Amino acid sequence: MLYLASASPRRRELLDLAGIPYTTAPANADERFADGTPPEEAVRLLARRKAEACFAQHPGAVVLGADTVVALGGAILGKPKTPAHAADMLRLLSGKTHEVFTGFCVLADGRCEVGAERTEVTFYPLAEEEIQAYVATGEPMDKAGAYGIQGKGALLVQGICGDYYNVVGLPVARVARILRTFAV
Ligand SMILES: Cc1cn([C@H]2C[C@H](O)[C@@H](COP(=O)(O)OP(=O)(O)OP(=O)(O)O)O2)c(=O)[nH]c1=O
Repeated sequence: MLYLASASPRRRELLDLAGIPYTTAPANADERFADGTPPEEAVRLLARRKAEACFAQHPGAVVLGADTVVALGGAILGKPKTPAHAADMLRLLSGKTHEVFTGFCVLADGRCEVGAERTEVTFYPLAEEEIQAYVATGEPMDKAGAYGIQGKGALLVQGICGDYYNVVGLPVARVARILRTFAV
């Protein structure tokens, strides 16, 4: 049985979509990383920490951890802390192309597969009223970069290059192929 080291409803939905059975076992991992850590390295590190924290609770299981961040010009945007912080992030992303990185870690007895997937997302230029109206929906608050491409955030997006599901929180096709090699 696969243990999903995540409280993210999106990651659950994506495993459901893939038809992969799992038990949810959110991990209490330290989500801090050193300033200046490249985004790809940060998501790999955090995915691994989440998987390790879960594995410690469920030794012998196969565990999946994941972490998603938005990156723009070297800066890492995680989840906004306040609605004002969410609006600041959206102003930064307006009219530009950013990167979304999701790191994943599949951990089992004697085996560990860590990876990261990158997707480019381009936003339309956003009017201040549009930003305020979107923040008022509450949707940005639990999402890296302060938007959800799968929700009303879809209206901000001009285009993407890469795996859509990676933006939502898990590159599900890539991870499903890895999970098959763990026989879950
Ligand atoms: C950019 C983007 C992010 N997100 C979400 C995916 C992740 O759930 C969240 C980033 O936070 P994460 O820290 O990666 O994950 P989480 O806190 O939701 O869950 P857990 O740590 O327990 O695994 O942002 C979207 O849902 N849509 C988007 O378009």
